[in-house]
Amino acid sequence: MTVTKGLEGIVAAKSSISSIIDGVLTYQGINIDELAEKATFEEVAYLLWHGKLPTKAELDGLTAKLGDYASVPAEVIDGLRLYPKASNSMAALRTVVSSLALYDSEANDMSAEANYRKAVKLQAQLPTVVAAYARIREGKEPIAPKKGVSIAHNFLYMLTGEEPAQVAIEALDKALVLHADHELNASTFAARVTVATLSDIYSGVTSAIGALKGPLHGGANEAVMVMLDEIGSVANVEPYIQNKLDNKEKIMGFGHRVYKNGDPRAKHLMQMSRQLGELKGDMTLYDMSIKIDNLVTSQKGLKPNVDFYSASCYTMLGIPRDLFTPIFAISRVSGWSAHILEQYQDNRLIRPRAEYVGPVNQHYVSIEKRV
Ligand SMILES: CC(=O)SCCNC(=O)CCNC(=O)[C@H](O)C(C)(C)COP(=O)(O)OP(=O)(O)OC[C@H]1O[C@@H](n2cnc3c(N)ncnc32)[C@H](O)[C@@H]1OP(=O)(O)O
Ligand SMILES: O=C([O-])CC(=O)C(=O)O
Repeated sequence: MTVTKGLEGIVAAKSSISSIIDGVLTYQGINIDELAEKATFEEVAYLLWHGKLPTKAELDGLTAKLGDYASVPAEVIDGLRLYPKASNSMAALRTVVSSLALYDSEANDMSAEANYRKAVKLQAQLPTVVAAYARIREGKEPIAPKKGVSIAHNFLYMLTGEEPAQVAIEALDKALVLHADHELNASTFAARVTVATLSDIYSGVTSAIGALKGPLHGGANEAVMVMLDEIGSVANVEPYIQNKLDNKEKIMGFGHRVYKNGDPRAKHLMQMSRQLGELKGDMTLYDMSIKIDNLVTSQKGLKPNVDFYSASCYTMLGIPRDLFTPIFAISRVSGWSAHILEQYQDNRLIRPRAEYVGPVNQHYVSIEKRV
């Protein structure tokens, strides 16, 4: 048996949703650079689910459905009120997504139509539950979603209760486009493993949220902000990072299993971080980030991944740092659900093997003889 630790380099599925070829990321063959500049997140979600960009009528239809499905059952919101206020926001999201299945009469209907509807429902409901939980834990009432506005707009509105600035809507929308899908990343793989047993889409997305939470995956964006807060000033970047490198500690937001010459999404977020800093008239976070980037790149040869500059962007948009990974989930649920639908279409149980390295030829010892 040959063991490939971490399944590095193993091709475990055929997929026509997104590709990483020679460091270039595409969704359905369209370069992410083009989508980041031109597409809205709703267009991207449609693209991932249907394999083509929507016509105006199709996009209007999807936007209407997202609006119709965005409300969350009152029982689910009441459940959020019972969670301890200090709960980890990804743990809360994982729990609430699992509970949404209990209130969906077609949760276990495995027809293609019902599964697609559930994908759209989950996409519509995740922003509502993230915003509702963020408000409830601050002792505020959740705000009902609006109809006819984008997910980025609705999320910022439900979070703050105020009409968001156009620049904030556009920045968040672009971040959602950039995070929507990424081939067979850990959370998508977790989703596919779960539904390959012919379990339901809610189970798949719950598994995916659990995988995304970890700091080696989506949880890194929050960890980057913890680091920026600890560093505190541009002057402190060099001693802080040098100390971490000397102690062989990982710098969050750097490195990638697949990209060795840089993550193509990072430059868009770097640019966004600079623009948001200029608008705010405070370049501290951007300047700190650039200095960290230069140091880590020159000393370790490691480039920033999608999680590095998103941290400063979200902070400059006024978003609390423990909502960064839930925002990743709000975007990635489009990709997770697209992969789940793809898995159902040509399913085979995912069940690899393990090389056994434990003891052999052992015997049962009765409890009184054990030491
Ligand atoms: C959306 C996403 O999920 S993107 C990834 C988000 N995660 C992070 O940013 C966390 C920090 N980064 C990492 O932990 C890793 O780079 C990962 C998990 C992303 C990729 O891991 P792997 O493909 O397993 O790479 P691996 O850990 O083997 O790294 C190779 C070498 O670079 C080092 N390295 C990798 N990333 C970092 C880092 N961020 N800081 C310092 N050193 C690093 C490793 O220690 C290892 O060194 P060694 O060969 O001396 O042992
Ligand atoms: O693909 C990966 O390994 C992790 C990642 O960058 C993502 O999920 O966007």
